[in-house]
Amino acid sequence: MWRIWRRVGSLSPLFSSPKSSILRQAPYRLNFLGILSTENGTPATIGFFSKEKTPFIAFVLGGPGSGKGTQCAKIAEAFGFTHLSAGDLLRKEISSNSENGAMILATITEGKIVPSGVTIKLIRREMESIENNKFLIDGFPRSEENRIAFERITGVEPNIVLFFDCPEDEMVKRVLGRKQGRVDDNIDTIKKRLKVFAALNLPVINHYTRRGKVYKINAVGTIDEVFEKVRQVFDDCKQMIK
Ligand SMILES: Nc1ncnc2c1ncn2[C@@H]1O[C@H](COP(=O)(O)OP(=O)(O)OP(=O)(O)O)[C@@H](O)[C@H]1O
Ligand SMILES: Nc1ccn([C@@H]2O[C@H](COP(=O)(O)O)[C@@H](O)[C@H]2O)c(=O)n1
Ligand SMILES: [Mg+2]
Repeated sequence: MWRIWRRVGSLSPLFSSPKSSILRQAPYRLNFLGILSTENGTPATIGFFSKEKTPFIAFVLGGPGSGKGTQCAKIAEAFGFTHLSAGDLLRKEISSNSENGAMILATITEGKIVPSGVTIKLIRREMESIENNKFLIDGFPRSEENRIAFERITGVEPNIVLFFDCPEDEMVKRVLGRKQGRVDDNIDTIKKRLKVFAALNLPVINHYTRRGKVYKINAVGTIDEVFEKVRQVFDDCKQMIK
């Protein structure tokens, strides 16, 4: 019922204002520190972005092995985006022996979702430390809980959402062929991740489809063939990317 995907080559004029990314202004809101700011007062920030510096955000979603990371690297190079992979940030946290490292490792090994507060803290730290106003957030949000927490904490929605649509058998083949030593690249965890994708991640994609933000890209084809479809999305969105 919700499959009214926005397709490459059929961009609508509705989809034109970067300001549409800012959540409808309530008379007041809490920022991430829990500080109340009012529209008529002098709110310095909306969430953790200042009004002037609200970045362009693309969420990049798709099942395990659909090619999110591969395509993000190419988008970053071609269009000057900063690529933040939630999975990479969590893996970095494991290797840095942080207090949450053991919990994150166990969660990833089980193919489950790390609590939103932990992941958002890592994303936020990166966004605040990088001087760019164009971000690809790869593999986030993975659940409605992730999405709602991000929007509540930052006060913004993504400008666009890329969804790499890939058949399960192709995703399994790609993950098993990846050979990067990831603890979750084994058939047992992949099966669990596919279930989690269907149960928790698809509702997020459906939500943003209803919001008119999803670009569904057929992820089957060579890396370059898929990138040509991605390129078309970003070329068409040039006006709204500052
Ligand atoms: N279009 C493609 N055709 C064939 N192989 C691909 C394609 N895109 C990516 N791959 C390969 O598939 C594997 C998975 O790709 P990638 O890591 O980009 O997926 P991902 O969506 O980020 O997965 P994950 O969610 O597990 O991090 C990699 O080995 C990559 O080189
Ligand atoms: N928002 C997220 C993103 C990832 N995870 C965990 O990391 C695993 C690997 O993520 P990739 O994006 O690199 O595939 C994923 O299966 C989750 O266990 C998460 O919890 N929350
Ligand atoms: Mg990845």
